[in-house]
This record gives sequence, C-alpha cells and structure tokens, in this order.
Amino acid sequence: MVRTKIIRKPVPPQRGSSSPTSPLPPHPWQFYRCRVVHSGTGEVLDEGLAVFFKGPRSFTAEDVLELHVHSGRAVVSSILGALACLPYCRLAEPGEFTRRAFSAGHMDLTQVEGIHDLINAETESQRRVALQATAGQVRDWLSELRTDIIKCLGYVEALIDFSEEDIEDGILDDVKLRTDDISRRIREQLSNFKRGEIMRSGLRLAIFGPPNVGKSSLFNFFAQREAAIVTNVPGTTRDVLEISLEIGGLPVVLADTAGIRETDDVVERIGIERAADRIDRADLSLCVLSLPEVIRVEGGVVHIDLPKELAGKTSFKHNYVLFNKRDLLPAKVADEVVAAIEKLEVEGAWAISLNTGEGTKGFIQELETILRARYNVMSEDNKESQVLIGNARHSTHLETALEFIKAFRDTCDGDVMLAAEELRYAAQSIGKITGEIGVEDVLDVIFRDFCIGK
Ligand SMILES: Nc1nc2c(ncn2[C@@H]2O[C@H](COP(=O)(O)OP(=O)(O)OP(=O)(O)O)[C@@H](O)[C@H]2O)c(=O)[nH]1
Ligand SMILES: [K+]
Ligand SMILES: [Mg+2]
Repeated sequence: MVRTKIIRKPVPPQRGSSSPTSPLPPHPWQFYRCRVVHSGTGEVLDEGLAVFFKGPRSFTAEDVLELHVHSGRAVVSSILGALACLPYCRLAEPGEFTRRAFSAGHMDLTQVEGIHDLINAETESQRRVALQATAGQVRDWLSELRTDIIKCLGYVEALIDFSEEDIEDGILDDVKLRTDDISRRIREQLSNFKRGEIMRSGLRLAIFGPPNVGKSSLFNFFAQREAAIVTNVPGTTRDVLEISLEIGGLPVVLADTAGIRETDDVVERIGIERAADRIDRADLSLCVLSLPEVIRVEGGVVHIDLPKELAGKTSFKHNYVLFNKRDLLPAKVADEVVAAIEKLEVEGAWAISLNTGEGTKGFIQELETILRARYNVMSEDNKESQVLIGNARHSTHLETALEFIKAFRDTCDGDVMLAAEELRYAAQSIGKITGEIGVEDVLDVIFRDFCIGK
C-alpha cells in the first residue's frame, strides 16, 4: 500500500456558489473504504482507504486527506495524474510536510532533524538516538540548558544594574557554580556524542613511524592476512591502507602508512604527505619503532630515545608506542629495556617481536583494556541511555556555547558587563540548535536531503 497525502491550498471563495456537494470531508481520524475516481473522466483508478486529518490536529496542522492505495507503479501514477488535474493540487516538495509542521510550531528543529535521521538510520543506536530527538527529548534538554544560562545572565545583569550594597553577597560565586554545572552537562553530552560517532563510524587508529620498523607487519598481524606488502626494503608502503576490525568490542578503522623520512623519491614523498595527513585526522595514533634503533646503552644503563619528530614531517604525536624487533636485542639487555620502557611517560608502550610473536598477546590484551576504558564501552543495555546528541550540527553549536561559557568564567572577575555578553552568546548558540534563532539560515540545508512524502 502507498499513502498519498494531499496538500490543498486554500481555495479562494467563489462568489454566488453554494457549498460544495462533495461527500468530503468525512469524519476525521476514521478510515473509509473508498473508490478513487478520476474527477474529469469518471474512471475508477483504484480501491483503497481514505482518512481525513482535521487541522490543527494533524502532522502539518493543516487539513490533510490521506489515501491508502495499492502500490503498483501504474496505480500510483494514474492517481497522481488525476490529482494533478485538480486545481490547487501539486506534489509535495521533499520534506514539505515536515517543514509545514515546523512552520506551524508543531516541532522544533531538533525534532525535524530527528525525523530525517530516523529515516536514514542504519544501526540500532542511530535509530534510538533519532527517535529520542523526534520525541522532543533533545529539545527539552536544550531548553532547560538555555533557561539555566538565561537565569545566570539575569543574576549577572542584576549585579550590573544595582550597586554592590543592594545585592546579596556571593551572587557571582553562585553564578560561577551554576555555569560550571552547565559546562559539565554540555561536556558530558559532547563526549557521549563523540563516543556515539566512534561506535557508528569506527575509531580511526593510525600506525606510523620511520621506514622498515614493521608497520605493515603489524597491520597484517591485526588483519590476520597478508593485507599489506612487507619487504626488507625501506619505503615499501606508499599509499594509506585501511582495514576495519574490532578491538575490545570497539569498531576500529586501522590505517597503515608510509614510513616517514627525508627522501628524494617523488612517489615516496607523496606517500609520506598522505601519511602525515592520515595521522592528523586519526583519533589515535600508534607509533612503531625498531628497538635496536632507539636503545642506547650508557655506562651499562639502557636509555630509550623517543624521536621528537619524524624527519621534520610530522610531530611525534603518538598515543601509544610499540617497540618492535625485540628478537634482535642481545639477551642480556632485554630485561633492562623492558624496565626502561615502563619508565617512559607514554599512555601505552610495549616491546614485542612480530617475527617471533613474543609480547604480542600482552600487547593486544592491554590495548583492548585501554581502548575499552577510554571510550567507555558499556554493556548493550545502557549503551545509549545517556546519549542525546547524535547530530554534528548540534555538537558544533554546543561546542561554541561551551567556549562562550568558558570565556564568561575567564572574564567575570574583571569586567562583568563584558562577561555578561559571553553568556548571552552562549544562550544564542543553544537557541540556534532548536531553531529559536537564525532558523532561516539552516532550514534549506536541513530540508535539502529530506525524501519526498515526509
Ligand atoms: N627481526 C625482525 N624483523 C622484523 C620484525 N617485524 C618486521 N620485521 C621485518 O622488517 C622488515 C620491514 O617490515 P615492514 O612491515 O615492511 O616494515 P614497514 O615499517 O611497513 O616498512 P615501510 O613500509 O617500508 O616503511 C621486513 O623484512 C620484516 O620481515 C621483527 O619483529 N623482528
Ligand atoms: K619495508
Ligand atoms: Mg610498510
């Protein structure tokens, strides 16, 4: 079955004509079995059901007639053709029903976006987050947040308007506490959003390091197949290679990159630029180093030299460091090397050998534990219970609001008047999410990729 909703523009009153004799509108909110007849030729096009929604208790707040007809292409096109013959009847634009509902004040922007996200939801968690938005939970959360900011603004304005002696002590301290709480609530949602994004699209983990240290060997170890070419020639990997896998229940997009060094080889240089770009865009980076190249024994003590940067190409922005080729170490320094690694100020560092497999099991187990803790991987039951924000536009405005509140906190002990402005901007940023402010700028963008009939 296919539902066809009819948008009827208001018909201008015709002088002298009596009220129409048409049986419509029938009782609202009741299904009627009906025959769909071409108004010009009288031809029966289909049999179906009709239901009349009387405004304002309809989705768009206008009178709406819904026809439920058979979904065959010929049936639908003949009915649409017949409808097109009626004066003031036309096909709805993509998202037009939702847009009308929005204009009538039946929903705010977050609900509109919720409908869009619901239609496009591909995973269970996307569906859940979108459904909360359509139900107005995001709107309610934001409106409470905005009210709280405006309340703070009210107190600050009172400080400005009245002389010190008329105002109770500690008002500003109270406002500071309140704004801290507001910031905390926003940060919590932003981090939930980030976690949600990672659950949706995968954590981007980039392997990088100097040439020939075993990056591609590590990539293949994760992939459990010969996904990347491994040779003893430095500069083997050029393009960025990617595989999707799970680490500790977390979807991960793992990238292998070209070894970073100064080079005259044009192709290799392009590969290195790509590597640097990929490392910049990664959520986390894992630097691979070759143990024999980074250890230095001085007076019988083992030192490990971590590079500051790699060939001036990329800062050594590592989250984790994997010291490979442990098998090449003389047995007598192995224990001291492990001790030296433990002393490094790095979130995670391991000494392994991809050739012999030594240390790899512990490495994987610890990496899983670290990632699970970092991204707060929870059980299925409560995974999404706290997540409200599933939309990048919302998170952008929330980040802006957070910055304004921070600016308020940084300045409120000085010029209160200027600080108050920051709170006003923060409230406006929240208002932009729900569409109370600056709505015209975003409407076309939001409705652009809505489907027809919604
Ligand atoms: N002895 C030893 N050799 C290893 C180990 N891991 C990798 N290799 C060898 O090191 C060489 C380089 O390995 P790759 O995986 O190609 O290194 P890469 O870092 O991807 O190199 P590029 O792509 O050229 O930057 C190969 O000959 C590997 O077999 C290890 O743990 N021990
Ligand atoms: K190599
Ligand atoms: Mg490689």
